[in-house]
Amino acid sequence: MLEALALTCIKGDRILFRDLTHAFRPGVLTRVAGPNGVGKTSLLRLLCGLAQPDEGEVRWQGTPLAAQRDAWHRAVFFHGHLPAVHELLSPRENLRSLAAVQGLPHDGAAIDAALGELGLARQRDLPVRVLSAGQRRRVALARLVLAQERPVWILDEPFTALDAAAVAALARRIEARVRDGATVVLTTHQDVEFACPCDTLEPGRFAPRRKAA
Ligand SMILES: Nc1ncnc2c1ncn2[C@@H]1O[C@H](COP(=O)(O)OP(=O)(O)OP(=O)(O)O)[C@@H](O)[C@H]1O
Repeated sequence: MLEALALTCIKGDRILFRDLTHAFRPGVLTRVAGPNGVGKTSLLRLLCGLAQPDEGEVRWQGTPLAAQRDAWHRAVFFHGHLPAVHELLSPRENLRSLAAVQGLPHDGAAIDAALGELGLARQRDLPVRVLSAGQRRRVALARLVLAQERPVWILDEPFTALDAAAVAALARRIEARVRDGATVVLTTHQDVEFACPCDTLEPGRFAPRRKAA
């Protein structure tokens, strides 16, 4: 199980959240919710181990992430909110290098199948700079097809720029992964319904109250 234990996150002179404790249970989708700037992305980065908390720790299967970096790297799949794709490379080239960096399958057949599932078969050899915003997002999201075996998915705004059909298809993919027993943590400002066990975590509820002037 993935656990946040008494996390404190400070940015500049502001405490975003303090003493945030939460168990992210397998087979449950946790939606990290709240308005812009409340600390959702900051929390996701702590959960991934991409940033360190000012206090507290994140544990996976009872062990701090820092004590099992390689095992954690093999267990987690992180989708950041920016489409981490290179403009001059094609979807095929982008997906192959992204998948390789994240330790995901990246042979030609797997790459083409993933791009096909995301509706990018015809665009797979074009430079990404000519693709639409939604198609660029799909290139990065194609990694989800390759990350089917990962027990933890952490997804920051995965629905951004997708059309209605793609939002529905992605929601179904996420639900299936949750029903399969994965731990999924995501943020979205979109009103997406999920037919699987769901939980909500609001980092803003762990923010210190501001004193009245
Ligand atoms: N180095 C920094 N110095 C000061 N403030 C910072 C710094 N880095 C981040 N912040 C602030 O931390 C806050 C939390 O940012 P974060 O990206 O986690 O928010 P979010 O809840 O994901 O927002 P959004 O819904 O807009 O994606 C923001 O108000 C941001 O301006």
